[in-house]
Amino acid sequence: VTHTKVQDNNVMRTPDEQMALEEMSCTLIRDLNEYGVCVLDSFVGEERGLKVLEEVKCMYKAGLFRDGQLVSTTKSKLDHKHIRSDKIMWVDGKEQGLYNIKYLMNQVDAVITLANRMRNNGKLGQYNIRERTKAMVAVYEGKGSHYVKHVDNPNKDGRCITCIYYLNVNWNVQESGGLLRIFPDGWVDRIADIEPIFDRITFFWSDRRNPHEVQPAHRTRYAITLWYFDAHEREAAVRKYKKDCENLLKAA
Ligand SMILES: O=C(O)CCC(=O)Nc1cc2ccccc2cn1
Ligand SMILES: [Mn+2]
Repeated sequence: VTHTKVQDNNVMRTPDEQMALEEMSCTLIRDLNEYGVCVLDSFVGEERGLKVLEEVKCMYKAGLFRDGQLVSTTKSKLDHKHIRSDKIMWVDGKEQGLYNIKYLMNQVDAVITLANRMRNNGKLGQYNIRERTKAMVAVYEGKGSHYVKHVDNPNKDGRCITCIYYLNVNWNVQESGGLLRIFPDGWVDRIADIEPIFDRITFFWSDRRNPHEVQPAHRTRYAITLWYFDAHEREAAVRKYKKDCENLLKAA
């Protein structure tokens, strides 16, 4: 999988826009170091957010999404009554017509790049971020589909920050569910319930510190996820992967 270099693609910005980015990266560092989770609202603004949503809906209607994870409805595998929960599509942002998704990805990269620079006084969890995955666009069809409790990076594959951007206009959790529930470890009986509302972005450490689940959604639920890599952990993971392959080949 080719990863994307994280850099500030020096999109023309007004001083106010630059200041807003700097404020967001300070909040990101403070909240990640304090809670391991950070939630920012009105990330790209209503007008731009609606254009991103239109691009996602357009791709979805074009049938470009693939089935995501399989969820077995009951504990026993016998009945094989699985429900597909989310449908996903990977986007690198260079695709034709996905200009607003590309803009969103640039904005997230800019916030992470600024926070990464400020980390020098050991702020961004001692990570050094140079790469990220492509954007994983996910659509939960509202038939009670959900995502079981899991850790994104349980075994040091290099991913250090999970970033999820939500596109759900007028979302009401009481009616539609779809809550992201994070169980931050190290906190006694503390949970973070995050409503997947329009133009909200959530960042959290990808490792075992943040098991999380998506509760059943009863309305179509859109989200775009990016995972950022720590350079050192990623290099170690690739070296280990190569070593494991060599050993497998020798054993064969
Ligand atoms: O939509 C949300 O609020 C979060 C959903 C979520 O956790 N998605 C997700 C999706 C994944 C897809 C492939 C591999 C690992 C994955 C881990 N997490
Ligand atoms: Mn996850």
